[in-house]
Amino acid sequence: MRISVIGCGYLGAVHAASMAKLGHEVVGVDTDATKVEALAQGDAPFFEPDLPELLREQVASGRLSFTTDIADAAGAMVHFVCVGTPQRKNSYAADMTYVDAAVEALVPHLAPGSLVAGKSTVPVGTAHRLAELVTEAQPDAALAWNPEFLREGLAVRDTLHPDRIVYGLPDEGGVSNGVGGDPRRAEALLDEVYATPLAEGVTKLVTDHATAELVKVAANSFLATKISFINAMSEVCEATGADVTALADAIGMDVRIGRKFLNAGLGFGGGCLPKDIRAFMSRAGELGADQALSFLAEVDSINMRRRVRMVDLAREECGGSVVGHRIAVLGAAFKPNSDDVRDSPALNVAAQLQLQGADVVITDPQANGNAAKAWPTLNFAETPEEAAEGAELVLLLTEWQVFRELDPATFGQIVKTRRIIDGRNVLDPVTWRDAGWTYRALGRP
Ligand SMILES: NC(=O)c1ccc[n+]([C@@H]2O[C@H](COP(=O)([O-])OP(=O)(O)OC[C@H]3O[C@@H](n4cnc5c(N)ncnc54)[C@H](O)[C@@H]3O)[C@@H](O)[C@H]2O)c1
Ligand SMILES: O=c1ccn([C@@H]2O[C@H](COP(=O)(O)OP(=O)(O)O[C@H]3O[C@H](CO)[C@@H](O)[C@H](O)[C@H]3O)[C@@H](O)[C@H]2O)c(=O)[nH]1
Repeated sequence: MRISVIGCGYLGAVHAASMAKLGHEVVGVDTDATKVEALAQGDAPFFEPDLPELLREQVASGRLSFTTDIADAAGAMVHFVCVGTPQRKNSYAADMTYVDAAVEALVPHLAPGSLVAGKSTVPVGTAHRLAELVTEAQPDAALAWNPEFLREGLAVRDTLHPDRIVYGLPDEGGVSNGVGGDPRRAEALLDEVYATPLAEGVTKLVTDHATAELVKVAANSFLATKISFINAMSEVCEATGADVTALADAIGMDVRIGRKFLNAGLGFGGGCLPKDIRAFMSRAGELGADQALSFLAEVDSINMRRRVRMVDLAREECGGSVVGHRIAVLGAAFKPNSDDVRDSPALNVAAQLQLQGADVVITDPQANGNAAKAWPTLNFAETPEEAAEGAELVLLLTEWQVFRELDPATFGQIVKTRRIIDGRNVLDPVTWRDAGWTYRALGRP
């Protein structure tokens, strides 16, 4: 099937390459000419494991191409909308200008019988609104919402082997008076797109537009809540001398709770969880249901407090002030196996310490470039050893494997003072203390 993918960032580039892998003929459309140029040559414009190989393979196969011209999407039967929905400036709400612009640019090119399938994370009600635009321009086209659940760092695997596929279809007979198109045709087109994962046994959940939009933000809200729950426990552990990692292991053994997403530490960041819970609160407010989500404000505050706590701990370890102290920061990306620094807790802490007068050197295996663009005045090093040279304090803020594997004895010879704060609770305190380090962590004695 001919498919278009509009917006080729962290989500869209992976989706386009994966759809080509499934055998479809895919054109990726993006307004960023530099990104399109790289993608068209089979080069990934950002770091994502397995993406470079997949891109090269699919571009070479001739099934995958990229363009800045939306008119090139005209021949496609399914158009996936994957543009950004960042937090608006001065507001919690999602900035919908990219989605609106993409759909407005697309609708004049819609073929009869084609489908617009939204994948971006949007405020509930967006699909209904966009369906009107689609039906007005092409009465025989349809619009569905098909939210995406991939994780950065595992994006290719998650796209080809998802936990579930959700279809948000127009109401039978259209949302109202035929708006939104024929749900049976929309479902048949999506079934054709996802024939391979469906045949492999991936569960398909068919629902309406609004439920599909809500499934996405509800899932992210739940994940954010789970992380903030364990970080709240971490605060209590710090007040009592208890160990939050042992607590997480113990409660996680209850299958009703589960151990996943109970890693206490510096909290969540990235281009999704923080802005999605805020946009959800904002939308609920518009709908008069703000009270229902008031707990998400607490989830957000607990999360942001972790960053403050890390800065406070660093100051404490430096004797009350960080002014002039050499601090090595390990990690800039919001999570390992990604170069994404959007709302990165690690970068945020590094920047705060620098603003307070510390001499910060930060290092990340993949995110130094993006971090330097976001925070140009920070000093960057290529390796942890280089960052740690002469350091009086080391902060481990993103749990890359290369940092987890540091040998405390050898690493200890580089620093000025053997003092480390483990912001992700991934190091073995005994091994590090045995090697002469002062080891501290969030939520551990
Ligand atoms: N990143 C993830 O892991 C992930 C996972 C699931 C869902 N999502 C959601 O997917 C959406 C995209 O997220 P992302 O992380 O890929 O963002 P991103 O910023 O990496 O990518 C967005 C892309 O859209 C392009 N774009 C903007 N306006 C355009 C237009 N009018 N026409 C064509 N291209 C346009 C931009 O140039 C950019 O390349 C968001 O709604 C996000 O919440 C992201
Ligand atoms: O136990 C945990 C798990 C995660 N995190 C942090 O939470 C953030 C988000 O992690 P993760 O969810 O793995 O990364 P994302 O790639 O942002 O993926 C989330 O956001 C995507 C975009 O909406 C969704 O598609 C995914 O399902 C959802 O997991 C990162 O800063 C992690 O360090 C923790 O602090 N503790």
